[in-house]
Amino acid sequence: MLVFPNAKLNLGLYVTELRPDGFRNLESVFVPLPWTDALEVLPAAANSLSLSGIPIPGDTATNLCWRAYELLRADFDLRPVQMHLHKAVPIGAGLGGGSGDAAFALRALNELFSLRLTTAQLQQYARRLGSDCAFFVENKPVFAYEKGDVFAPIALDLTGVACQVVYPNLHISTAEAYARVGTRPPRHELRPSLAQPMATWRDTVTNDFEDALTPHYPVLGEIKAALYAAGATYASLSGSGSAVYGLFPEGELPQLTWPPDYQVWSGRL
Ligand SMILES: C[C@@](CO)(OP(=O)(O)O)[C@H](O)COP(=O)(O)OP(=O)(O)OC[C@H]1O[C@@H](n2ccc(N)nc2=O)[C@H](O)[C@@H]1O
Ligand SMILES: Nc1ncnc2c1ncn2[C@@H]1O[C@H](COP(=O)(O)OP(=O)(O)O)[C@@H](O)[C@H]1O
Repeated sequence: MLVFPNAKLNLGLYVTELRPDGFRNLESVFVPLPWTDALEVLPAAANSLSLSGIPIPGDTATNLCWRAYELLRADFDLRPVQMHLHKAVPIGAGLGGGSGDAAFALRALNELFSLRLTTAQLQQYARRLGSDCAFFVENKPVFAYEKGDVFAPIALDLTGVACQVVYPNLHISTAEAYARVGTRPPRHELRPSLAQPMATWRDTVTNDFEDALTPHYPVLGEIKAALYAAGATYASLSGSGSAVYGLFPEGELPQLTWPPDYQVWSGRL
């Protein structure tokens, strides 16, 4: 079975309070971003995971695709599998690439072995692999809260909106980003803000990680400014960075030139 795990963007992100378990409560809207990896999962005589594309830190045991298999194998009598992951989504980018791989691995194994897990059960497994992993089970725009793993529906349709995502070859680990950000009440109410025309989002839809990280990594602010100068209606850091995206709902994609070591995705949502 061949699947194409996609990435996500955060529209607004507020880190609101420290939880007793050491994690933070947050409020954000997640939307799928069609920048994808490719993952093949096949029944096999022996277990294996092979990799191509962007190098992933860690070994097989720590790879989130493999951890998804191990998680299900603890509860089900699964046959061995051979997996191949071609990695294209930048790592440490705030695009949730690893979480997408994990959730798509769970979904593929559920189908391949006819496990008949429900959406809620798959989300429960996904939560054990990462806070934003459960989003990729349904993979549709949602308002996310608590650890970013509890969802409420949101009426938001960005289908067809032109988007450019710029990864400045800068790995910011999620743990580092959370260590740098404080907690505070949301600066704006996210859902009503996103219900207003996109032109207003610049002032009302903000990402707490952007405020915390830009002083340490000025390039984040430079990319955002370049996207606005090129005509973006809205631009922001995604998640805990370092990818910065611009939305161009009316027009064509910008003709911007970025340094050769950057990774850039341009397309329609
Ligand atoms: C920041 C967000 C926003 O969408 O995305 P990314 O920027 O990573 O894509 C997510 O909260 C990232 O979720 P995820 O990448 O799954 O994080 P996890 O593996 O669960 O946690 C990594 C570390 O981040 C911190 N963490 C994560 C989530 C959360 N709600 N509070 C936290 O404090 C913890 O220190 C934890 O040890
Ligand atoms: N399949 C995978 N793809 C990417 N990263 C993975 C994978 N499996 C494990 N990881 C680990 O997860 C970390 C975070 O990955 P990723 O989700 O891409 O970043 P972000 O949290 O910025 O969205 C990486 O540094 C890597 O060590």
